[in-house]
Amino acid sequence: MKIIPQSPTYDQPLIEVVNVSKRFRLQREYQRSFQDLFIRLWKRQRSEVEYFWPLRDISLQIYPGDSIGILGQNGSGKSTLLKVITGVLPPTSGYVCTNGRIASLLELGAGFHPDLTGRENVFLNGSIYGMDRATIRRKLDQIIEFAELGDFIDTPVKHYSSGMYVRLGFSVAIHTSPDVLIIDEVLTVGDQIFQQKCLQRIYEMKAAGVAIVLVSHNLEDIRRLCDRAIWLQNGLVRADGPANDIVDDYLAYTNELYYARRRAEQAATTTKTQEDPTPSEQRRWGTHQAEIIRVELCNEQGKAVDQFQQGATLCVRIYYKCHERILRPTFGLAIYRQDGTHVNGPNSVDEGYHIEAIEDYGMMEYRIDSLPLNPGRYELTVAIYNRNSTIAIDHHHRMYPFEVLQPRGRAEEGVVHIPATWRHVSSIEPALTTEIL
Ligand SMILES: Nc1ncnc2c1ncn2[C@@H]1O[C@H](COP(=O)(O)OP(=O)(O)OP(=O)(O)O)[C@@H](O)[C@H]1O
Repeated sequence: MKIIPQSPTYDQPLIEVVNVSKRFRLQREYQRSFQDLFIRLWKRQRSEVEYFWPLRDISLQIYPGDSIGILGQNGSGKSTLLKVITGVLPPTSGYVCTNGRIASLLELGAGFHPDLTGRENVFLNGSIYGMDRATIRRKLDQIIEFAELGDFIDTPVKHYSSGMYVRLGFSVAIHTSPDVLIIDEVLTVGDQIFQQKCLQRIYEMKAAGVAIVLVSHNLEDIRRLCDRAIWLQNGLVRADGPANDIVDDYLAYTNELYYARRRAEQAATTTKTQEDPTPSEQRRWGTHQAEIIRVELCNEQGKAVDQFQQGATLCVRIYYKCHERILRPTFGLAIYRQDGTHVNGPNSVDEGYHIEAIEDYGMMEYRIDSLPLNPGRYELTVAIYNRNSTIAIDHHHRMYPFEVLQPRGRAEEGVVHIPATWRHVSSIEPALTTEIL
């Protein structure tokens, strides 16, 4: 790696990655038994070596004030790229020029000595970052205060919890007055309150012109913190552009993969059900006096789809076949977010829709005129129960996936978007209010 020791200027990149490739050696041991080993030695066979390229011909430039998110699936090469940028790993070919001070939040506290106290490690770690003793001494109180270690600062770090360790590592890194902050999923570190504090500090540093390079699976963090995003796939740059656009494209791609897998699973379940009359035990249960034979999620035009825009119509059609006449049934459904959050669970009877009886074939429709769900993946449960909802006749648990799409340019957190309006009043009479803070 080439390091050019100059102070950064705005027309000069802080980091320049030029045609970088990285090769790892994969060593496979095929001998499984003493006999195999003996045969290999006798035949003078060497264990087979394979090479593998987690990064291929990557070039990028990072300028002062840039904020770049790096995203991609597991194993796509994100962490390897950060390690090459920070000099933890040498590139196999190509080179990296760095120009300015880099604070790496990759392996926080990795340079700590376990027998030294937190305070002593601040000096040790600070000097690894290139700070002189006088500067460290000047910043010591701020570092200790940010890490919130209290009296533990004079305890050897081997007695720290992993959270305390990381807090101190984070605090030292951000107090090094860096030009570039390199972050690998660090926002998942520590407790919720500390995470918020770290995020706030990262925002402040960004606002002060510190360049940010963030690897994260949390795409909302990338949207919020980064102006530009780079999508890595199999060690190659698949896309590079405005963060919102790249996150949208990446989400569309991963959703397509997800639905393809779900469709394959469902096809396998259907085949299994045909071969084996026992229904899928975990996802479906009930007396089966009536059976749900088809479920459609339809759009405004009545077309069965599995993607819906927020605010659009979603109409669920539950087709059933009765093996006997069923008096006063209850139709129910429930929406779950993919992480298991239960969003709602209405049923026909509670909502005052009474059916005297069902028999033969029929269809029940549940219509949402304006879908309030925030973008994400969801799963739908549908069911037929008896009158009091105490006996399941046919319950299909979270069997129907669908996706709510992100309206361009809006990224709200939480499960639902509640339509509402904002109103600002620029000046009010002091007499109309009472200060409570
Ligand atoms: N030291 C190593 N030796 C061999 N292979 C490695 C080594 N380090 C990483 N790899 C492999 O290189 C590939 C890229 O790994 P990397 O950690 O960069 O991916 P990533 O995109 O950060 O993944 P994740 O999202 O899971 O963190 C993976 O297949 C990984 O198994």
